[in-house]
Amino acid sequence: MKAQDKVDVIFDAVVRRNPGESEFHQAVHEVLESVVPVLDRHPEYADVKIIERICEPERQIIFRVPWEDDRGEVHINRGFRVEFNSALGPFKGGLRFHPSVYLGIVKFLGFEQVFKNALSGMPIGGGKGGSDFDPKGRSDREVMRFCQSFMTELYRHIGEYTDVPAGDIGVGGREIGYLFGQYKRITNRYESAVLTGKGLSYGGAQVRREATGYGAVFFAEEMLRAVHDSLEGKRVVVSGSGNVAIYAIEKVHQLGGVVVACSDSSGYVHDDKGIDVELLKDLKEVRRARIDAYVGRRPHARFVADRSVWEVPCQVAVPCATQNEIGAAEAKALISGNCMIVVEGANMPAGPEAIRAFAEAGVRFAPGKAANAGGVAASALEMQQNASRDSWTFEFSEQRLRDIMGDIHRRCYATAEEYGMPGNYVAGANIDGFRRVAEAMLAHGLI
Ligand SMILES: NC(=O)C1=CN([C@@H]2O[C@H](COP(=O)(O)OP(=O)(O)OC[C@H]3O[C@@H](n4cnc5c(N)ncnc54)[C@H](O)[C@@H]3O)[C@@H](O)[C@H]2O)C=CC1
Ligand SMILES: O=C(O)CCC(=O)C(=O)O
Repeated sequence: MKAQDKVDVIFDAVVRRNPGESEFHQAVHEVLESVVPVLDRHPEYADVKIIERICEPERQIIFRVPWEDDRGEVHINRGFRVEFNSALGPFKGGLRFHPSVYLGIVKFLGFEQVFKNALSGMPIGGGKGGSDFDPKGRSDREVMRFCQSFMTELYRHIGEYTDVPAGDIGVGGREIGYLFGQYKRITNRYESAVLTGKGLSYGGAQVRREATGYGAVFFAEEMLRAVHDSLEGKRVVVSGSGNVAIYAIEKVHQLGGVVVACSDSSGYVHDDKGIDVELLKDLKEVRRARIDAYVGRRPHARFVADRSVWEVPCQVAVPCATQNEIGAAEAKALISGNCMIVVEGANMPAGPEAIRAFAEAGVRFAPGKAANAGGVAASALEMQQNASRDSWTFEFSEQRLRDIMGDIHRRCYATAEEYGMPGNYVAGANIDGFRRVAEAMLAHGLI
């Protein structure tokens, strides 16, 4: 059977075995499409069913999370941890708290994480978890009670050498603190590297908070450098206004670009003088406000409710909100606004039609598993510092991050060339990440 036919059969089986999990199907399809030429060169992968094994999580945990709100009402949420692949190291990946979370989302994120972590060059496997709990509008005490209940089940599945969660949508420094406190209390172990994204006062690492956003912008810089250009003077749009978006905006400004718009799930703000990132931090990190509050303090800016931020023309687009936020219509708007590069700060924000449209229009596109790998790479650096009971300076940590992103870019670029698809970062990232995992799985035998 030809490699393409084999891959088609495997994909059909994935869809049949995982019904209704459209995001997972989408993520698998993108990777399988890219690895067909690898199978042609490495028939040994097919002989021991590496792809079929890669598409099946090693372990999936689903659990009940009961908690009580401030009025004494009891709520029941569902918790998940999908331990996808540990060929390269302990399972590693964030936790997402958002009402949309279900098994298919956790599996898509876990699957992406496997290849991302491989690309990072760090000794970490891939996993992901979360809950359909919505922290929006909840008091700190409610969030704490939820986190404590969540960890009361999760603790038995995680550990420095087993599975190391971190943050994602809805899980930031506050939540990681509560989760860590409960893990320590239940296990009676001060196991620093059981979670990453910790506060600096108890084992967190410099630059982890900034790393995903900074890393995506370092990747953008490398993409522009490859075509003898730079971020200097570029008009940039960033979607979202959470952890990844805020630090992407900060780094774009430091490197001479201007971010003119950003968003949240209620709409977007357009500020032609450049988004005031300190104001954004105050609104989002401290006050947890909606984004329309921005225009109260910057009256020349405008807030546009319930519309896509991608209608604002830009040369560089950095989607940092959520999956499938760029479909065919948004891609068309970006292309007609003369966008040059799209760099995924979020996980899978661009759908397949958008990726195809960018390729046809010559818009360079970097997939999240390469461009947003700075976050998890910095998490691995946090684990390294925890293991050696050390802490590095901000400057040293940022330089490590920059080197890692440069290295990921180089490998994606070179792999795409090696396989005859120059400039195709999707192929470069999928092939390089896949090969690393496949080689380790081959070495470990049939497990
Ligand atoms: N935090 C991290 O280190 C990493 C995060 N990511 C990805 O980056 C993206 C953003 O994550 P964080 O910034 O950590 O989360 P966050 O919770 O700090 O921020 C999420 C942002 O996205 C917006 N958003 C969420 N759902 C939305 C929707 N349906 N429509 C419009 N806006 C929406 C929120 O309003 C918020 O501004 C996610 O795709 C996440 O998986 C990827 C790598 C690492
Ligand atoms: O830092 C980590 O372990 C996970 C980051 C993450 O969830 C991601 O890369 O999507």
